[in-house]
Amino acid sequence: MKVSLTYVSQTLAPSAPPVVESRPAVAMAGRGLRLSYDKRTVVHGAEIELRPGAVTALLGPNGSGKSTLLRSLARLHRPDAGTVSIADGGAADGDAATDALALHPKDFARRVTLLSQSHPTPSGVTVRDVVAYGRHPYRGRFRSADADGPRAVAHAMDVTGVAEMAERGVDELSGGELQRVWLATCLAQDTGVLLLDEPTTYLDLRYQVELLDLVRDLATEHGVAVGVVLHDLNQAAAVADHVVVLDRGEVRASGPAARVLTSELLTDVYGIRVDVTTHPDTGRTRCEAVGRHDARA
Ligand SMILES: Nc1ncnc2c1ncn2[C@@H]1O[C@H](COP(=O)(O)OP(=O)(O)OP(=O)(O)O)[C@@H](O)[C@H]1O
Repeated sequence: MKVSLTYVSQTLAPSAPPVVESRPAVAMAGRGLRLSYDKRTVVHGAEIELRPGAVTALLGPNGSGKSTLLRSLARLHRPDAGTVSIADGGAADGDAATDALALHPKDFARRVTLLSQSHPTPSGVTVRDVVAYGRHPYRGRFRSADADGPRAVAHAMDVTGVAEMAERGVDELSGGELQRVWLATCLAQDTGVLLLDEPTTYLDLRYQVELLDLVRDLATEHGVAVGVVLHDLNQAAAVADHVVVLDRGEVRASGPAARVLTSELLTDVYGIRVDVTTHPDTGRTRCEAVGRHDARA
């Protein structure tokens, strides 16, 4: 289920051959997840499935538990109850798969990567050094050879547009440049599950669109299972196959984006009128919040 970065680079070439593999129905599943900070439970029995070749967007108001749920899939937040499982090879269901918490850290890191919302910025290291860090799960003890490493790092830097800043120190980059470097680090890790927490934050318009295009390519052409927290409902409508809508720690709705993103649900969950329309030319779903100064209000 790994995606080769050789293929990632080929997503840019129109003649890229299709990658044909047998895929499990569910790459990663969270079942009955109860998540707390100290004694305060913030996610109550959440169910989530990430499917190979599909983008699943986690939506919901501030504080509804999106990041906590995503981090639990990445093993960065231990559940009080419930399970996180990863499909093995041809397993047909998350229930038939491995308990993610039982995997050796390096094994887990070869399968799952997370682009988190914020990172401490290391000083005195170059962009290339940081991206190369994504290869750590493939290095043996004593830093034994990772034959695919240099090529994977170069491709990850190419597709995220950071190759030209490879020798610059990361501590001198802008927020958006740094965000792309961290994304490149995740891609260099070459995993079948890609988790992204608000990845378009800090990015300018072009890179927001390019990031979402890249995410779409990784899913569609290489079978990566993507779980992404987004605030922009239109970005979610554009990129996601499935959405999971959280409201005060509960999964309010989950399913195909076109079915779940309704005016009724979004208005209720966000506490502001949200109009949902379909663009007559593109067929795209548009979600627009209606403020007090809007003529429609
Ligand atoms: N480190 C923490 N310690 C204690 N409580 C926390 C911590 N991180 C998050 N919380 C609380 O957990 C709840 C869920 O937070 P979480 O960050 O998962 O929500 P979110 O939906 O991702 O929010 P946002 O859209 O604002 O990023 C919130 O009530 C938040 O205050």
